Amino acid sequence: MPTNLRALAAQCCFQVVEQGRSLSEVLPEAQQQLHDSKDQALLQEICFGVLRHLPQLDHVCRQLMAKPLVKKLRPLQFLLYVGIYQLHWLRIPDHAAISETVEAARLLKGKSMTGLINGVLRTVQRRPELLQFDQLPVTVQYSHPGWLVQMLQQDYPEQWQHILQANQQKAPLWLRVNQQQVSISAFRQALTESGIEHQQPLAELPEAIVLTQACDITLLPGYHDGWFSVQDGAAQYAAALLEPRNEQRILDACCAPGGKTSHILELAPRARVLALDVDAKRLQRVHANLARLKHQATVLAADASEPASWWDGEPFDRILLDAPCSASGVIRRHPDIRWLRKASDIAALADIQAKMLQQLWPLLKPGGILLYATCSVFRQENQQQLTQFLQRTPDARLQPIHGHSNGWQILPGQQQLDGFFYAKVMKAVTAEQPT
Ligand SMILES: C[S@@+](CC[C@H](N)C(=O)[O-])C[C@H]1O[C@@H](n2cnc3c(N)ncnc32)[C@H](O)[C@@H]1O
Repeated sequence: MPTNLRALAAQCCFQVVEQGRSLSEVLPEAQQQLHDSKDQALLQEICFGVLRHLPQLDHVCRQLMAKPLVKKLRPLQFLLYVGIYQLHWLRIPDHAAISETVEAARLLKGKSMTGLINGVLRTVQRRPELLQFDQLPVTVQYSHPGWLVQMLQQDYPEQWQHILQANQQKAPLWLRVNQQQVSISAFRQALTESGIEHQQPLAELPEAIVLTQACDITLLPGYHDGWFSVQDGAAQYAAALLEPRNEQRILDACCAPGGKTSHILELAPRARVLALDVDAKRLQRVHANLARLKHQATVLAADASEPASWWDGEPFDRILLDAPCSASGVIRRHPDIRWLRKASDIAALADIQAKMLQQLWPLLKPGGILLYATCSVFRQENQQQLTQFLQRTPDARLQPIHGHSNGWQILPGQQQLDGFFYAKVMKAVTAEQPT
């Protein structure tokens, strides 16, 4: 890959949209080629922006080009999006945005295309009316694929536009204080002394802190001493809802990268936690996080839906099933998700989730709690999944959460949170006999 920032951005977006690679995989690879942290941040900003506004950027190009560039030249099509995004959404001086983008075209073997790219960008600069999207189809207005818009319209007839708008916003940076290492007041004081503006927005999540501005978290006070983790506020509800206690046997069935595992151990440091994930590579991050935060857990690479291959027969007091899901609640944080997922993925994921619920339920002690969580907003993965589970599981007793009696759906943007779903289910001490 070339080391021109715009060329890297075009390559990253091309790889996501046309090769189906995840941005969290391609972006760090590209960032490694840039040495300045400001350039790395700008690369991220441009990639996020292009993926967030893709149909709008494409609409602008269609007005100015007879047809999209042919297959061989597709990275250059993405370079055009990069150029237009900078002109309209970033505070980079126009002349620098245009000349850098044209230079990037040369590096992407598009020397013959530099005239076209220069022409398109100069026209966009002169004619801001090309970037009016209000009267266009909803897929362009809100920059989401049609299937996703339809699914949201079906699930949220009143709120779908609000959800789409929230997905277009930048997500705030949430931290969680590790109270095993530092008190909340001492950490806040250290932030204040370092000039880091922050708030503590939710009374029911005292260890949750939102920074006013994003920053390099490794430079914040206490990072290397394990004083805090980065975790959205919505995900921070999981550990408290699970009600972990010291000495309990707790299964975190899909644990990587370990955000909720470590939170459980912050609330109950002597709990006996088994942290499972099928992805051995992702488990490396669990080990690293546990070590930095100074927590102890048993970490195992295993398939949660096949307990016969790993369970020792001792039941669990608590099970957290933070299931693999569409991640449709965290699109504002991962703008590539909307282009990587397909409509057919949702039913396939719902089948996997149902199998996991089915297989893990027998491992829970009577009187124990299973917390089902997803970062999805789709009912098929959430309320419908729960309803079906309750129908086929006579000893499952759904517990209300903050007054929500059918699971708790948090929508993206609500109280600055990611979209998340929680269902808390207790196992009856004696199963009711069928009548
Ligand atoms: C939503 S993420 C978990 C996030 C994690 N709980 C946290 O808070 O950091 C879902 C995880 O499920 C894992 N996974 C997917 N299928 C699995 C399976 N069959 N058994 C165990 N883990 C699985 C994925 O590798 C992924 O790490």
